[in-house]
Amino acid sequence: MTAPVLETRGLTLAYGRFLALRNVDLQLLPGQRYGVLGPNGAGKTTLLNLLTGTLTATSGSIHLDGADITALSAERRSHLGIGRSFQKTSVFTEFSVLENVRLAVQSRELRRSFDFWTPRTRDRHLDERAMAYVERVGLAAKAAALATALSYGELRQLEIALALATEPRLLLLDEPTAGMSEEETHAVVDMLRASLPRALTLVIIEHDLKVIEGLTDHVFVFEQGALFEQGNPTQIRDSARVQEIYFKGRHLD
Ligand SMILES: Nc1ncnc2c1ncn2[C@@H]1O[C@H](COP(=O)(O)OP(=O)(O)OP(=O)(O)O)[C@@H](O)[C@H]1O
Repeated sequence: MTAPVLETRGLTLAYGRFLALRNVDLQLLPGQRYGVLGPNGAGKTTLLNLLTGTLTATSGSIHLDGADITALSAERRSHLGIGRSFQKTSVFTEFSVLENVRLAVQSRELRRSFDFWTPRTRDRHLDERAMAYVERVGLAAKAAALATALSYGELRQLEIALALATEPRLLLLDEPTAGMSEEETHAVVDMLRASLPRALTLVIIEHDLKVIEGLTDHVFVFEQGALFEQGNPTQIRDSARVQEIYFKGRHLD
């Protein structure tokens, strides 16, 4: 049996007496794509923040390759390969698309070795690596454009490039298609399918089941902080429990 890359045991986050996440046991296998579905307030973002270390669990534990990382800082977890989609705030608006991605590549390089001396040849190497990520997310034509000149959808593409440039083993995406039209959503799903390395383990929070169906192998459904149901996207779409109890009869679209 394949060992999970990440596992949570009894993961719980309390705000006073309110449990935003309650007793969650998850196993994420290497190279698998996971969707996290649930209505507003179900605990999806809380889960993501606990995995990245933005929040600290009240009880329970998180294990990466079997090692307990529950007490590690967000920075340490990032060094260990847990990446998340960067929010717009981490895009340097006065820099070009390529320069932004180059900084992300560079930060990864600096973490690998503490050799701060960067000879010119290494500089070119960084540019090539950065350009490869820019191309991978379909932004090659905009490489020289300032980040401020990007459309909403292009900015999300840039955020994915920044996340990939840090070479995570586990990538957590929080609603990468939020606020997009159906056409833009479709384009982002295609882009993600084409750009995510096969070995990467993905966790994607999404309200849109079509996005989940297009990208994931397995879905975790949350309700009121608890893991309510899990299965492949078809099982989740067809689940009477999910349809009738969880979505209160509202049809999943
Ligand atoms: N700082 C806080 N103090 C108290 N309650 C909080 C705090 N942050 C979040 N919550 C509550 O925890 C619950 C889970 O929130 P969370 O953001 O994880 O939900 P979500 O599933 O991501 O929802 P959405 O789809 O709206 O983003 C919600 O009821 C929320 O109001």
